Parts: sequence; structure tokens; C-alpha cells
Amino acid sequence: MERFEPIVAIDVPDKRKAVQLFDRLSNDTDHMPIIKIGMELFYAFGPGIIKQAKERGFKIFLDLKAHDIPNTVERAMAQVGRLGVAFVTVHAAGGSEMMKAGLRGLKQGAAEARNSVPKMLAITQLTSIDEEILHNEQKINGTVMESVQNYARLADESGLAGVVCSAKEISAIREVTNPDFLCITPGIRPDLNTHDDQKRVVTPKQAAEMGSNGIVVGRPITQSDDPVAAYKEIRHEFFEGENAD
Ligand SMILES: O=c1ccn([C@@H]2O[C@H](COP(=O)(O)O)[C@@H](O)[C@H]2O)c(=O)[nH]1
Repeated sequence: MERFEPIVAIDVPDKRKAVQLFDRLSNDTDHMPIIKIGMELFYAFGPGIIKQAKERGFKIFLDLKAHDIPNTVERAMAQVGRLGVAFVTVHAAGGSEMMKAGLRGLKQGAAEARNSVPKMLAITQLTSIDEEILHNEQKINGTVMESVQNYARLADESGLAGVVCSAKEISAIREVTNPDFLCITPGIRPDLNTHDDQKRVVTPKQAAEMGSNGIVVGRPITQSDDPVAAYKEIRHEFFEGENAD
């Protein structure tokens, strides 16, 4: 099973802090993480911030969670395909037509720029959603597990490389998707007493045991007094948990 280096979410408000984290995570580690650039950094600094991370040798997980009509997502993904990133995200809730259109655009943009095609992942149910929000706000019948499994099946049928989900849902997803389908898992907390706004959380070791292809970790690293030490510990726990079954 393919396992990626941990994906570190650089959710910080200023460029100086982001670049400081890029420098520390590239200079002071033997195994560099994948860098996740999300809405906060991208909306503020655009493609330039991707360039700065790539110059330091990082692979980029661009997490903009596209969710719009198919034509708009197709055209947006054509632009993203030109950026030379490794992963991109769209919301499965946009439907199969939207996911297929996004993938078409991504392939077209990547081909025009002579880039490899990034792996497109579908967000299933955000890891900040629990049963209560699912039922009372989204008005979805059934469980979070069933909703995530349904979105994963739809993403696989639409040709996507995988999904973003909680590690708790991986075994249900594997029942309905192709064997190479990726499950990338945020909602990671080394200390399960500290959830922040996340609802479906597991430790790095549990994520490995549950079959995660890659963990996404933000605040436990970026808000640590020693982000490099925190990263190394989380990475060790994730890879030590590998094949623990
Ligand atoms: O379902 C999802 C999808 C994406 N995320 C992103 O992962 C990180 C998690 O950050 P933490 O600080 O470790 O909670 C963040 O960038 C989210 O946008 C997610 O958490 N859940």
C-alpha cells in the first residue's frame, strides 16, 4: 500500500511565518513532509507561495476544496494543473459531473504546462462534521460512515485518485473502491484530549493501523513550541504504526 510522508498544513496568516516553517521543515528534517497550502495562504499570497515551497524541494498538496458548477470547476482546475502541484481537492458533494469536469480541466492544464497530472482527491464529509451536524443541519439521513462511503464510491467512479476522510472510515471505503484508491486523513491528534474544531479524530498510530495512505496535520505541528520536533514525533508514530495489524 502506498504511504506518503505526512502532509503538514501550513495554516498561518503571514508569509514570514510560512517561509520560516518551510525553512525549518526542509533544513532540519531527514524526511521532508509534503506541504499543504490551503485557502488562508493561497487567498493571501497566490501561486507565489507555492513557488517558494517548491524551491525548497517540497511536494505541494493544494487544498482549495473546489465546489461549484462543473464548467467553473473545470476552468479553475485547468489553472491549477499549470501550477505543478502533487495533490488537489474538490468537494464530492458537487457531484460526479463536477468531479469529472474538474479532472478533465486538471489534465488539460497539466498537459499544456507539461506537468504531471496532480492526484485529485474528493473531500467526503469534513472531519469537523459529526452525526449531529449531518442530521440536524445537512438533513442527511443515515450515518457519517454511510455518507462518506457513498461519496468515496462516487469519487472512484468519477476517476479520482482518492478521498479525504477520517481514518475511522477507511475500512468502509475499501469495501466499495478500487484497491489503489487513496484515503488521506486529517483529524489527527497525538493527544486525543485536544480536538480543537475537529470531531472525528485519531492518533497518528491509529491512522496507520486503520490503513491511512497519508495523514494531514496542522496545528499540532504549526502551533507547537518546536514544530520540527513535533513533526518528527508524529512521523515516527505514523510509520511505526505501519502494518501494526
Ligand atoms: O475533512 C477535512 C478536510 C481538510 N482538512 C484540512 O486539514 C487540516 C487539518 O488541520 P489541523 O490543524 O490538524 O486540524 C486543515 O488545513 C484543514 O483545512 C480537515 O481538517 N478536514
